[in-house]
Amino acid sequence: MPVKIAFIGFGGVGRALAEIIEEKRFRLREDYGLDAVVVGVSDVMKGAVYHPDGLDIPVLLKGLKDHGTVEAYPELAGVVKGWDSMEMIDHSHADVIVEVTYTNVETGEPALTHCRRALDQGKSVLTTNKGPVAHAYEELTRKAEEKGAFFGFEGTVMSGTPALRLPEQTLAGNTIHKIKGILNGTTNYILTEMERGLEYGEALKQAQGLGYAEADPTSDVEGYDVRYKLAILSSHVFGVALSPEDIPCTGITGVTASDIQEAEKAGEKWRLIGTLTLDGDRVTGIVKPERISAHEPLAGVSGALNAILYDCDMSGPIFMTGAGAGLKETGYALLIDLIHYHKQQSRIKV
Ligand SMILES: NC(=O)C1=CN([C@@H]2O[C@H](COP(=O)(O)OP(=O)(O)OC[C@H]3O[C@@H](n4cnc5c(N)ncnc54)[C@H](OP(=O)(O)O)[C@@H]3O)[C@@H](O)[C@H]2O)C=CC1
Ligand SMILES: N[C@@H](CC=O)C(=O)O
Repeated sequence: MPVKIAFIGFGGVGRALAEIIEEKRFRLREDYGLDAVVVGVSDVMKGAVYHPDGLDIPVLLKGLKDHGTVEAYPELAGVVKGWDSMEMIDHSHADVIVEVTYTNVETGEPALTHCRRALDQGKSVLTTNKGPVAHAYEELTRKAEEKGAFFGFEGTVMSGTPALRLPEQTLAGNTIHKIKGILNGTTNYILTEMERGLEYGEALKQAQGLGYAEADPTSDVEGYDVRYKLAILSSHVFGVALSPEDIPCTGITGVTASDIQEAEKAGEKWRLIGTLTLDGDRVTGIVKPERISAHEPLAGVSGALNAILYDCDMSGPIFMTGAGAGLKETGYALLIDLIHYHKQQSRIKV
């Protein structure tokens, strides 16, 4: 049975997943027996289109590229256009809703409502949107379980680098007391470009052009994005809900070119670091720029790369580095979730 997918939001990450599904169609069938079909897209400015039997991805993407709207899709029998996000969730026969609207760092909306609505109907949800996961981890994971649905959010922390499945699956059995990392691609890109002499404003513009930054980059440069990621890690790894507002947070806007040059002269680097510490059943977190020795592993992490260190009681410190942002990389994170969704469904059906 094909897995029917509908996108809510069709910006860079949504389109990247659609391209990956098209590119990997044969491998997904051969290796996992997964036949992924995109049945719908609903986006504010790019319009909406739905067909219960599936949309042709190259035709969909070409129409969007040439005309700026997915509603350029041919008027075939059965095609419906113009549904808003709620109509797509309610009326489409999608098995999986891919929620890839912008991250709202204050309320998590409208993504939180999209996730609730889909899960309430027993539809599975895959998202890279940090808002709903940081605000309502417990509620949404419980709802998914009650409804027999799947809730996947690997891409919310470190994009396509499996920062959430690593502690959950590969490091199973360890007790992790501390997590520390560089968890924002945009700010790490800015800081390393500034080391090379680029001005802050130009480096930010480049990060935006490369698809790393949030729709409102204040979230990146003021550290709010990292605060969200720490809240997700606290729930997922420690099982302790930590409100983003309870994490003291300083971004990189106060780090000047001369601060960076001074650090360089002393053999040091500035990095925006997020830290979580578990003490008994209490978790504390902090986000702040730190001046660290150039010999520390985190100092060697450049550009949009991120890194995370899990302090484990049995395996010792485990350090992982990889993409922290990027359209293809984040689309890939959704693919990881899609494959896991499919494996779970296949087990249920057996
Ligand atoms: N880019 C990256 O490297 C990473 C991104 N993420 C997260 O993934 C998500 C998507 O990122 P990205 O694709 O880069 O962001 P974009 O800003 O490119 O895309 C978001 C899309 O959502 C659409 N949208 C906004 N509100 C609604 C709504 N109510 N209903 C339907 N569509 C809506 C926007 O529409 P329009 O523009 O047409 O108004 C836009 O097309 C974000 O939450 C981001 O935080 C996570 C990890 C990495
Ligand atoms: N804007 C974010 C995207 C990924 O979460 C970043 O730069 O890390």
